[in-house]
Amino acid sequence: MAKFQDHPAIPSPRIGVLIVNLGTPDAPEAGAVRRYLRQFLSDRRVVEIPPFLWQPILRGIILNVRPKKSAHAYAQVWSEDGSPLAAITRRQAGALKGAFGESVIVDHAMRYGRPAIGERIAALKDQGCERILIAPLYPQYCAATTATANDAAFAALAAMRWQPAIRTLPPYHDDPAYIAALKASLESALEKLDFAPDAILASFHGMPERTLQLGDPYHCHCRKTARLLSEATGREIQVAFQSRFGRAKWLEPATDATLAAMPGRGIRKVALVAPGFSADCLETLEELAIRGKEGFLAAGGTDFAYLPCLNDSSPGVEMLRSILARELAGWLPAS
Ligand SMILES: C=CC1=C(C)c2cc3[nH]c(cc4nc(cc5[nH]c(cc1n2)c(C)c5CCC(=O)O)C(CCC(=O)O)=C4C)c(C)c3C=C
Ligand SMILES: [Fe+2]
Ligand SMILES: [Fe+2]
Repeated sequence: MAKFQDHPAIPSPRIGVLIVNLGTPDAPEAGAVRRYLRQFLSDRRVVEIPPFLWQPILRGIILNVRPKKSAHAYAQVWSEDGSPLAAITRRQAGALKGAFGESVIVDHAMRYGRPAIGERIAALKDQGCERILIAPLYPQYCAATTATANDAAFAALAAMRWQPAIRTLPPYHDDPAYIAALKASLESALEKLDFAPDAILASFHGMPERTLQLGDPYHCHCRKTARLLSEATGREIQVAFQSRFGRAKWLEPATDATLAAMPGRGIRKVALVAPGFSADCLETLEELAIRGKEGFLAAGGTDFAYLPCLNDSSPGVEMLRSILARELAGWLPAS
């Protein structure tokens, strides 16, 4: 008799929601950071240099020098629950559990490191999910983030005889629910400050400028988010790009140079936000909150505040619930 291809133990098909973020090392140690960086920086969506030129630089120089330095940076922000990015992403998935009804299972994965995207898709499938929403939590679309997360999901599907049906979450940089969550989070954080900032700076992760010429919408998405947040809050919001890596020209202005120039222009009190990061991580907690602050104060600034990302705050989780529910529409039984 032919093998009956069904899930007899599972009464009705389920739906999976897989939230995905970048990934992070397993430990704040050089070895773990090296393994993570090797996978991350070997991704051709991230470093768009032909491998025969790039791999010798990566393996010969970067993976020998950077892991120690980065491990030290990770150690400064590591929490009891591990890397902040991992801990917060786990909490976001936990907070969304049950948000879409009993038939929807929410899980999380990382593009680099663990839990791997392919492993979690297989786990959702094993639990009876015949439809899966892949949700890279990057509000602004970028090939180096959104597209590579989707690539990894589709690569996992390529090895399956019986694939689940897939949807992917589109960018949500201008979604009213996202802007409203940023506004609520910004205003409540500003209320708690013991100073009135002279300026609010929104720092987004940088990208090589070439990617803008090649048609990546990332830069425009960042600018639009900042404009909409400025309109929603009635406050001027400046934009800068952080985390420059390598020798190529990156998007400008750079966050570190912008912060260092502010006191000379009479801006001595600053509030810094990072609306492009759905979870606080090394790039916000170490690069912005620690090193950004040091740079600003050393240049003559007097007051500095780094305001947290949406993380698993109630406006943040409510925003995720609403944008994910919209993508699930048509899959969920009519209520
Ligand atoms: C060519 C290099 C890089 C590109 C392009 C890039 C794009 C990019 N990255 C994020 C989000 C994050 N990046 C993080 C860390 C990080 N990024 C790079 C390099 C590039 N990023 C490196 C080398 C690192 C590792 C840390 C270090 O050694 O300094 C993180 C934090 C990860 C964590 O563990 O906390 C995030 C998040 C975006 C959104 C983006 C393009 C838009
Ligand atoms: Fe990065
Ligand atoms: Fe950085």
